[in-house]
This record gives sequence, structure tokens and C-alpha cells, in this order.
Amino acid sequence: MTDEAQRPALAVRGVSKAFGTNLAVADVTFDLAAGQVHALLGGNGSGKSTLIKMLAGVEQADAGTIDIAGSTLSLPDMTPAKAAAAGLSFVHQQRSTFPELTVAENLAIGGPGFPRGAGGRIKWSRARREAGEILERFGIEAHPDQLLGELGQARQTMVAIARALRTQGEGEGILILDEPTVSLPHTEVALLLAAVRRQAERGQTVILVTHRLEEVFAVADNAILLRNGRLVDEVAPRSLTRNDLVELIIGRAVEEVAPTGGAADAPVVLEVEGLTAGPVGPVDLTLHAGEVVGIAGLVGSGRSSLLKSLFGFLPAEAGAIRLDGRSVKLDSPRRAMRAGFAFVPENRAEDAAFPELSLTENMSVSVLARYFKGGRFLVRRERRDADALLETYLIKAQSVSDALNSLSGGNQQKAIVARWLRRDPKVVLLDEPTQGVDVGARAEIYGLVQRAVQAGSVALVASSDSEELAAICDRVLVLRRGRIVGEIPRDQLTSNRIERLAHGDGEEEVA
Ligand SMILES: Nc1ncnc2c1ncn2[C@@H]1O[C@H](COP(=O)(O)OP(=O)(O)OP(=O)(O)O)[C@@H](O)[C@H]1O
Repeated sequence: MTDEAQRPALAVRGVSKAFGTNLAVADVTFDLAAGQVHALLGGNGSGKSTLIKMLAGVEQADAGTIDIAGSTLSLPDMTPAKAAAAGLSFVHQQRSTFPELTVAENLAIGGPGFPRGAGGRIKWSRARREAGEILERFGIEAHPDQLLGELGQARQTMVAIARALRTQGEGEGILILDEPTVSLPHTEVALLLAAVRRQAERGQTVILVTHRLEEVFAVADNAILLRNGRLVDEVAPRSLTRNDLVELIIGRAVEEVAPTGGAADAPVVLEVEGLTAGPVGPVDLTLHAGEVVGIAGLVGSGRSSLLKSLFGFLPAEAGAIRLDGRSVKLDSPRRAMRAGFAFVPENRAEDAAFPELSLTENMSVSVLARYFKGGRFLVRRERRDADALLETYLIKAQSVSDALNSLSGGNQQKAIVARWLRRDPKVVLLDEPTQGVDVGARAEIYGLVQRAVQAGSVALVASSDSEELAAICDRVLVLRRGRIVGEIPRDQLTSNRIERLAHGDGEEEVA
């Protein structure tokens, strides 16, 4: 082999970053072999995003260099422009693509731009031809004139990847995918991973940040493991069992959580009849004490709308809701909360978090009345409870006074789940509850949901992760176009079955 062939595609040397006294990334050094998929793994708060942001030049490193394509770059001096020039291409979870524009327009935006002629007029025929060439190069089945939003989720992400890589020669540079499959249904995940694998086989070096271990086993040649900001190991995942990998990531084994079995002969807690709200309905539901019921369905099937209408965010146009046999009117979140409903929304940043406020404040907004006594606010008690929640929910923070937005994404999610479960709700509504949450805390959250329902409550869990639903639910209801098209009981519950029903393959099985 020549020196060129042996040289790593990326060498990371001595990278460090502290936030105050918190060493988020501590002297991390590794090499990435070219043409491979490297998973960047670690528990919540282990430093993955901070490391990626330093490579992208959006977070200033304290120390460290990278070697790429024969040049050495200082990370404290990195900027987004330098990162792009060095061949580092990023595709984030929230793709910056535009569903209402065409594929060709999406491929032109943000890069070299549209080809222009005299007077700055856009040359559409050339833009289309170039888009067609890019689609072909990346093996994406789409037409340049198609609206991006008409494509499936996986192909939309592939367009974002093609856009990020379009100015690189075949196999040049590094493609960095930051949790690209969050909220993608299973079949779409498989399509996207196959495309990533194809790119690697053609020589592309890829860094994949993910919490989903099945993806690591499916596509990664190598895994870089971070714990508390330090590099703890580099392994070939295929040489490990799932449990070995979990232990390496979070430093301990994780117990599988199984449903405790809310029985159909237990008393009925929640009854919904003919609920119609926005894109949902009419929907009937009957939940028995102790049940965890999953809501599956493709993007746009109405999963989130159903939960939102049960929490009074989305006004119901028709229908009746009974809680413990008594009729309840849920026309506002305040009323829903009073009635004993709790809701962890999918979109934490917009709907749930107070990013600038402390962790304590974010966790106690749901129970503020507990801390008012005789005109005084019990600050010490609030703090003591917050400290306890940190332990119960394995939230990694320096202190409960930290602003929520200084926590890693997964830890913010745990804080919002803690906020709601601490109210001992009667009906727990969870929308994508383990989004961005690591394998350890995920099992912990499942366990807490189980525990929350054991005293006679019920939980409705909407998730795009059919494996998650199959693992934790007593039964799963599948939504299509706002209606329940099937119910899968525990003894027949597999992710495959959920996916098939969600896509409308096979029989409809309305219970
Ligand atoms: N802007 C910030 N201010 C203060 N501390 C921060 C900031 N960003 C990150 N941190 C801290 O740095 C550490 C690493 O966080 P980072 O977001 O890199 O973790 P992560 O591995 O990406 O986690 P997750 O899997 O939850 O996304 C955490 O302790 C976090 O609280």
C-alpha cells in the first residue's frame, strides 16, 4: 500500500473543550480510516455534539488539531468556512431542506447556487440537468422537478446528503451525519442506511452519531466511544454482542424492560368515544388501569394530533372523554392537567422547554403549588426534590441551577419527562419520549413509565420507533389517516407487524 492509501482520512489530535469547570471533551485523539462508516457513540452528555460542533467550527475548541487531506488545522481557530473548505460536510437531525421546493432547488440552495446566465437569470435547464446528475451519482430515485416533500423521509435525507457532498469528488472529504434517523420510520431507516453503506463502499468516509444500536450493527465498520468527554475505546461493533456494546457506551449493563401487563379485566380508566380533532378521528379508545398502549403510524398519520387533542392543545370538534367513568372536558391544557393528564410533547424545544431557565425551574413548573406555603416559596425543598430527580432520572448536569440549554439534548429530554411523571398523573401522554436518549436512560424512562402506571394510571406512547413500542407496550394501536386501523395485542407484538400495518400492507384488523 502507498502512504496515501494508509493515511487516515481524518486524524483528531488532543481535542479539549471545557464549559466553566465542566470538561465536556477531554484530550480526545483518534484516527479514522478512509472509506469506512465510523459510529460516534456515547451516553447523553458524553461530548459527541460538542466534538462535532468543534469540527464544524461552530463551537470554539480550547485545544486540538485535525489532519485532513494533507493539511493540519487548529481547532481553536476553526470556522464553518474552513471546515467546509477542508471537506467536512454535515447533515444534522433537522435537515435544512425545504419540502415545498423542488429537488433541483434544494440541491442548488446553500452551495454554489443556481447556474446563472447574463443579467443574473437562473438557467433552469442547466440547474435541472445538474440536479439530475447529482441524483444519479448518489443513486437517489427522484426527479429534479418533484417537490422534495413528495419524497419519503429517507430520500429527503439522501437529497440533504447529496447536497452536502455535491462539491466533493468521489470519496473525498468526511460526511458527518448527526442522528439522521431520528423520527424516521423503520423502513425509511433501512433505505437511508443502505444508501450510507453504498457511499462508504464507493470510498466515502462517514461519521455517524446515533443512539440506535441496531444502526451501528447494520452499517458501522468502527465505533469511537466517548464517556464523560473521554475516548474510552475504539472497536469493531460486529465483533461485539449488543450487551457488550451497551456496557461500553454507558459503563454498565442495562436490564431489558418488559411490560408488566395491564390486564384487559382491570377497571377502565380512560374512555374516548368518537373523538374528532383536526386530522384525527373519529377515534375510540378504552384503556384499563396499568396499561401502556402504543400509538404507531407513519409521519402524518395523526399520532401527535391525537395526543395533543387529549391534552387540550388541539380542540376537539366532536366526541366524549371519560376518566374513571366521569365525563371530562379537555378544551385547554390547564383543564387537562387538572383532570390528571400529563403530556411530554415531541417538539421539546418549541412546546415544552424553558431553555434559559434552570433545570430546577423546568422540572418544578408542573408542581409549583407544592412549594407555596403560607405565602412563602419553599426554595430549599424545591432544590432538594430537584436533586433527587437528577438521580432518579440519571440526568447528567453539574448542578440543578444549570440552565436547561446547557444540558446535552438527551438530558433535556429526561428533565421534561421527569417534570411530568413527578405529578403522578392518571393519564400519561408521551410523544417520542426517548428521542435522543441513550440506551441506559431509555431503559430507565421505560421503567419509570411502567412504574407510573402500576398504581392504576394509564400511558399512551406515540413513537416512530416500532422496536420501542414492541418492547414496552401491552398493545399497540396503529393509526392511518387519523383513524385507528388496527390493534396488535401483546402476544403478537413485533416491530415488523407494526410497520406492515402502518404502511397498510396486509389485512386491516380493527379491534
Ligand atoms: N453551551 C453549553 N454550555 C454549558 N455546557 C454545555 C454546553 N453545551 C454542552 N455542554 C455540556 O457539555 C457536556 C457534553 O454535552 P454534549 O451535548 O456534547 O453531549 P452529547 O454526547 O452530544 O449528548 P446527547 O447524546 O444527549 O446529545 C455536557 O455535560 C453538557 O452539559
